[in-house]
Amino acid sequence: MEMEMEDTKAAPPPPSDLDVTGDKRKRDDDASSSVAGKDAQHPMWKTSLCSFFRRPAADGCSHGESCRYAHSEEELRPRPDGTWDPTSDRAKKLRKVADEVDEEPVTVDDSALDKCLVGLPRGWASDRLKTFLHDKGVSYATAKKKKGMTVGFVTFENIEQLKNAIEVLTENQSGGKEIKIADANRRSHQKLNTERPVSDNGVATENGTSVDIPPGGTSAPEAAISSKKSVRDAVTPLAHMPYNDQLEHKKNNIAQILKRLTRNARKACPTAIPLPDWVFKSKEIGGLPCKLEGILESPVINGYRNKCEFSVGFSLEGKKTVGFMLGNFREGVTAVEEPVDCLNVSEISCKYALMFQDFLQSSSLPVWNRIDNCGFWRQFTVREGRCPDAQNAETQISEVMLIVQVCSTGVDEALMKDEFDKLTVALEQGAATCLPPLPLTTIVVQDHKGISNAAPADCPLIPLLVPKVDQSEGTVDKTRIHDHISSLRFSISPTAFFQVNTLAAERLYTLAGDWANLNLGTLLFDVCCGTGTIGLTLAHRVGMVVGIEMNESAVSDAQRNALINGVKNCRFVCGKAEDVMGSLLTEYLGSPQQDIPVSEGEVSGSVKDEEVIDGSQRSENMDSSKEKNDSGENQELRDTPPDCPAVIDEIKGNSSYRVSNGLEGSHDEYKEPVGEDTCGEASSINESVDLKVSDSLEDSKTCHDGSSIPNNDVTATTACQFQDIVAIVDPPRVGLHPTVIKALRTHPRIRRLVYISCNPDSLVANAIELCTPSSERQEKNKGNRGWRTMSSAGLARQRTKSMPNSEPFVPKKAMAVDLFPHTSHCEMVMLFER
Ligand SMILES: C[S@@+](CC[C@H](N)C(=O)[O-])C[C@H]1O[C@@H](n2cnc3c(N)ncnc32)[C@H](O)[C@@H]1O
Repeated sequence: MEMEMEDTKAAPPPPSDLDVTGDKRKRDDDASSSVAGKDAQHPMWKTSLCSFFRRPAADGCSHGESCRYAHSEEELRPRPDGTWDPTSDRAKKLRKVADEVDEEPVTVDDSALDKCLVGLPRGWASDRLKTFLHDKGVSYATAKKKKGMTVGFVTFENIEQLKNAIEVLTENQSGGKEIKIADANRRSHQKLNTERPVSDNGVATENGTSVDIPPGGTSAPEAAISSKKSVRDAVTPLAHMPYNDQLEHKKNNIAQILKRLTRNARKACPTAIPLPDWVFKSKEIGGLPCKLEGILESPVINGYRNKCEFSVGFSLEGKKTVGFMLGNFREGVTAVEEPVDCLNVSEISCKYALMFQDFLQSSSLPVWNRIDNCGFWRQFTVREGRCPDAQNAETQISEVMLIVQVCSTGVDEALMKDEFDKLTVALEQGAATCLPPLPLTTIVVQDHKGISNAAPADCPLIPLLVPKVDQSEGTVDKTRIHDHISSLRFSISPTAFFQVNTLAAERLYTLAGDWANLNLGTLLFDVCCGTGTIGLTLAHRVGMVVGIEMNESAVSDAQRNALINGVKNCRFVCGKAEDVMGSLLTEYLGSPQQDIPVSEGEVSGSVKDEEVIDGSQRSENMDSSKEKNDSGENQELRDTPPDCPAVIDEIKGNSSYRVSNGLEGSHDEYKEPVGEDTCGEASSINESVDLKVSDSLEDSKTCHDGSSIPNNDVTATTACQFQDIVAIVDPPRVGLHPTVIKALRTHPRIRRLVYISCNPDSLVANAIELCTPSSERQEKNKGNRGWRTMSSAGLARQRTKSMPNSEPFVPKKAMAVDLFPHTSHCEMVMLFER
């Protein structure tokens, strides 16, 4: 799919600016007439026919000899690129000759009949594509299309069919959009398989046994790109550079992206309001919004990933393979290759991937077919935990969790169980027979029936190998492993986020804590807290931490982690930040308008232990506010404080958002991006809200995966005693929801905000909203009209117009932190103050 196939009708060359008619042309004429005498050698001199040339003689060109346009075919000169004015007889003649040459009978090799159609509506599946082709009178051999992609694969039976398709499709469009036709390469093994009969579910049958069909079925082509890229290039595209050059490259990229913040804030600043100082001063630092202090290198460069999500599929040679895809599925690449030479993957992960791959060769269940969305074995994830004080990321791996993703649809239960038993034995034996033996703590199956590999967090989990009871944690343990950051032990459940480079993450969190300028009078909001890593590692430096996280298992982990590390001044709230942020700010700090002052003599240090530690000390007031409504939602947080603009906006249904293109809420580099043009992460009031504040009156609560959450909840009872309110936000790639941004920006007591980002684009979009001065009178939010065609920065600018009048933040400093050596990804930290 690399090159688009040329339209057989030669397209006229793009008109030069001399070709346009009307006023512009007149201005050019005037200008040219004045220079013509002096500079008859202008490169475009007489390369276009004068429009007066075709008109009646009476309307002749008034420029006469000095006109820079040709007045006859003879006078016409070729353009600098060798082409002729497309309206000239010469150009028309050349096109005719070219068309005739095209008519010559040509011999085509079969693979030339495999094509990719680019620009199809994403919502179409194969059936819709076939109907479309049928309606247009396009004949073909096979047509395949997967929902969510703009590319479809069509194989034609002969050159006539192909020619007809080119003619019809490049003129007829799908939904008004142009369809391009590109070449696609058929995989070598697919040519051999074309005669196999195919059963309804896409599984070929050979002598009565079921056989996997490589993705794409019998003849779907593989995009040409896949055969040219190695897995090393696909996974670690910077591996060819020395590490110092990689760092320089990433820092420069981030600097370029940061400059967008300045440009956009300048554009978005209301005309009646003076530009902020930082925008003026940006000229002194090359357009940057603040100083980019540099890039922190990763303490470990190779084998640093503690989590690898291996795809399961077919290699280019047609072998069942566990590894990485060679490119983006949406571009039509489905080939999976072994993780050979991928410097970021640990040796242990490679060994487990190979073990699973060996097992698949004799499994009676098929591997997942990405084109037809059928099959059983889908994905294999290796998560590693390291011992405390690990200095060498690779050698100190002490725990391993293996997550096998399958799709159980239509599979016999007994057969499935039998396969799981065999798999457990294979992995356990494989680990034990390695030299030295590999750690193996737990194996869990994730049964995911959806199309994308990114399974929802509440996907059913089936434990195959359960770790031994860990008495120190006081619970019957489920599938979990442990890692260590800043001398704290972190319990990690299968679906909880944990930074993939633990040692570099430690540096990241330390930097964020330093920039947050914490003290014991600080109330720290840890927004998107995951397993509580940031809040817990900084808890000893603040009065109290309130963590917010939407993944229920991660919240359960965070509470467990507080308990096992003896940290008592943290509260973790389970809910989407956009649903709970406004209410939590009001709960702890009063409503934005109230701006409760801290009276003299009030505690400026840490909150008294008994007030925070013991959940049972929760005030009457708090308890009653936690009453649930009929739908089981927490009334306290569902009720809209009338004076909280962020929440009011959401109730109006304005919460749909897209901060950045093609992103989903995940930090993991290998995941396929999903839903490029959707407001995917939007959570509107119509969606069910997964909102639970753990009940401090109970000793524990049970999570969807069966594990219990120890209760370590602390409350807002005395929160207003805190003088210093800081937010550290660490959102997924898509960035923070606009409702969260609005809540943080409009609450005057938040003076400092540290933004940790794995995606500088979404950081810039969020920062535009945080830092652009608001106007005296807000425009009504137009509900992101036209968002599909807008850049993330453009959308953010649009939103600043409806930002309630509030003090903007000022970008103070930024630092890149390399968590992902050899890849183009990079984390960064940015400090905002006001
Ligand atoms: C980049 S991770 C950071 C986690 C944690 N700070 C850490 O470093 O381990 C982002 C986290 O945000 C959570 N998340 C994603 N969208 C969210 C939302 N709308 N509200 C709250 N949490 C969200 C994810 O589940 C994930 O745990």
